[in-house]
Amino acid sequence: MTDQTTSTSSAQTDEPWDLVVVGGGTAGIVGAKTAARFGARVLLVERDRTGGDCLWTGCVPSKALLAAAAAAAAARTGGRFGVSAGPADVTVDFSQVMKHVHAAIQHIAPVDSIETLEASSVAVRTGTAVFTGVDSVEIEGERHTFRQALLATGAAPAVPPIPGLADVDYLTSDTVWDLDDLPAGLVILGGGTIGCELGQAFARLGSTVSVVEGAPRLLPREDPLASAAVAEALVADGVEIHTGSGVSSVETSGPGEGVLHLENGRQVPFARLLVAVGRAPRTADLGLSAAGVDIGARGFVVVDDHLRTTNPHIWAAGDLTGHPQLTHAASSHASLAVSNAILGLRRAVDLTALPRVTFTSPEVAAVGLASDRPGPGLRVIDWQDTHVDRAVAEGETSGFTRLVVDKRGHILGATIVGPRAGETLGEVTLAVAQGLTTRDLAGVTHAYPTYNDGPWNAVISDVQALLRRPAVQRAVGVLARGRRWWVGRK
Ligand SMILES: Cc1cc2nc3c(=O)[nH]c(=O)nc-3n(C[C@H](O)[C@H](O)[C@H](O)COP(=O)(O)OP(=O)(O)OC[C@H]3O[C@@H](n4cnc5c(N)ncnc54)[C@H](O)[C@@H]3O)c2cc1C
Ligand SMILES: NC(=O)c1ccc[n+]([C@@H]2O[C@H](COP(=O)([O-])OP(=O)(O)OC[C@H]3O[C@@H](n4cnc5c(N)ncnc54)[C@H](O)[C@@H]3O)[C@@H](O)[C@H]2O)c1
Repeated sequence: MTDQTTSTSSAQTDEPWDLVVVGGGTAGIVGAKTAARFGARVLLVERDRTGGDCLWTGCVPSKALLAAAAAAAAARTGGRFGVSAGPADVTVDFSQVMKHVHAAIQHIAPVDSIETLEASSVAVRTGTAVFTGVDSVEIEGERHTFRQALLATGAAPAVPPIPGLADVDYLTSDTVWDLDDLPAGLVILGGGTIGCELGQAFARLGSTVSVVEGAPRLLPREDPLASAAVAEALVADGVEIHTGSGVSSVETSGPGEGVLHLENGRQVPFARLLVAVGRAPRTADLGLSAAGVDIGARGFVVVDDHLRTTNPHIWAAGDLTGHPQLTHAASSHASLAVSNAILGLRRAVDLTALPRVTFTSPEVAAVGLASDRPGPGLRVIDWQDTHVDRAVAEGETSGFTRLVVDKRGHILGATIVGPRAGETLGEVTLAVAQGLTTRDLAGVTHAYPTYNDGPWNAVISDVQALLRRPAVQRAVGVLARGRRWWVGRK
């Protein structure tokens, strides 16, 4: 618990709230503020700190750590530009790094604070909410009734049932931000987004890092070319990668230390272990059965396309629903759920153009249809960063753009790998969302030289391929000959 105080403003326990929001992370805050803007009487309950995982233990600290790590990497590799800070000259003061991380959190925290929520006409209670019926909730002994509720309790690091793991003082994405000293050796269990981002960050800051991923490759949900680019970058940063083998047991040998025994017989010793194998929904002890809210086979709260749970008065958004566990999904889904709840709209979740970015170097950004598995009748257009002038100028040419398009050139999906791929993805996300074609994007002049040249050149190459079709060539020939005759007729 923090020193955030419990608000008593506009609290009434006798009159039902229009909306009770359980959880004060991204989904809860956006849901509560949106409902208040619609004129609803809203109560938000948060048991810990408003701001949730994104602010305190997720997006913000991880990107701040990656920024420090990128500075270290740039200092070490400046030699290729003739800028000499030799690898041995680069020192990292981990306490300063963590100061930067916590300063970034503190800078953003006021936006998500209780004070800001109250200023937006949301009443706030600090405490744990437990449903006691289909329209009632208890908060630290205080009973409240509601007309509708939004569940937004998020997810927490999952811990796999590996023999011996419970005996280890392992780290998770909840606790890693409390480290005072840089771990000399760090093994990360899980080579997904957290494993790759934090693995690269700690390696660049000076830890000896190994990543152990059960699937055959890192970032198994991404295009295999993207996985390969990230694996190559991690190896270049000194990370040891073990893929394709689960862990059969964990042996502890000292405080935080031990050995992972892999199913393939290998042993991976660790000074500290970080468990990053996914995030499990926080649904325990919420009283969901009293509320008539069902949980699905994978533990997520069951919602329909409109984000309504099995209790027609209770809605859910964010990490606990089984939708992609991303801040921008949590916020847009919370807004959607609340406009359905408060205004009676019938807006439905659409994941077609939901973007995702892994903030490694190179970044991996993707949206829409998988670029490695285009369906029948679809084409893949590739463009390498070796032909993107900005990438060449910056010596960062390992990246690429892959677009998935249909017969008529509609852009249906993309994977972009490289510096600032997350930013570059914005335009392609718009194209997927709005049903734009390669011709639409090719016809827009892009500033030179930017990393947007990757997707731009990709769509131009597609349009040029269309122009090379015999029928189009014939038509162009007719036009050119007609024009020659017209210009030279005198
Ligand atoms: C290391 C890391 C990096 C990440 N980086 C990114 C990124 O770069 N980009 C991105 O889009 N996503 C990122 N994510 C994911 C992102 O953090 C989550 O998708 C997002 O925080 C989900 O928001 P939420 O509101 O669903 O849940 P949360 O933010 O988890 O909020 C839930 C809140 O509910 C509270 N709560 C739980 N139970 C109760 C109860 N019974 N009563 C009252 N309160 C309760 C909790 O204390 C918590 O504050 C990252 C996650 C991690 C772990
Ligand atoms: N940049 C971002 O947007 C960002 C960054 C970090 C986290 N997140 C969110 O947080 C979620 C959780 O991150 P995460 O990295 O924990 O989950 P993840 O699902 O991205 O990756 C977990 C990885 O662990 C592997 N794994 C599972 N069990 C294992 C085992 N027993 N042994 C070895 N490997 C095992 C999986 O194959 C998977 O590759 C992400 O899915 C994402 O939604 C987003």
